[in-house]
Amino acid sequence: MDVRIPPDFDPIRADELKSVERERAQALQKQGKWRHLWRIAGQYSNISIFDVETVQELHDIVSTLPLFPFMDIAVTPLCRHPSSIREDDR
Ligand SMILES: O=C(O)C[C@H]1C=CC(=O)O1
Repeated sequence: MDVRIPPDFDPIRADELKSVERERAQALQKQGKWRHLWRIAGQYSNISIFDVETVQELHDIVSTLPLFPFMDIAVTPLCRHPSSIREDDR
């Protein structure tokens, strides 16, 4: 996810959106839906791993994120690697 807030966007509104985004991201992590959230060093971008049942569920999650209107999102489907030793990877 690359976040692209326009430079002329109201900074107070941007901070509000970031705050609500953080609450949502942390709630989804606690639910186990947002398994990993990593900052890409030097960029306002992240690499995330979601654990969802369907593509529709993923779409519903990301498209309702508060910062969604300002994000470019690329999705790469992943499945379990046969050599993985992590039993909870699926
Ligand atoms: O900061 C970001 O990468 C965008 C977004 C994803 C989680 C969150 O709290 O904000």
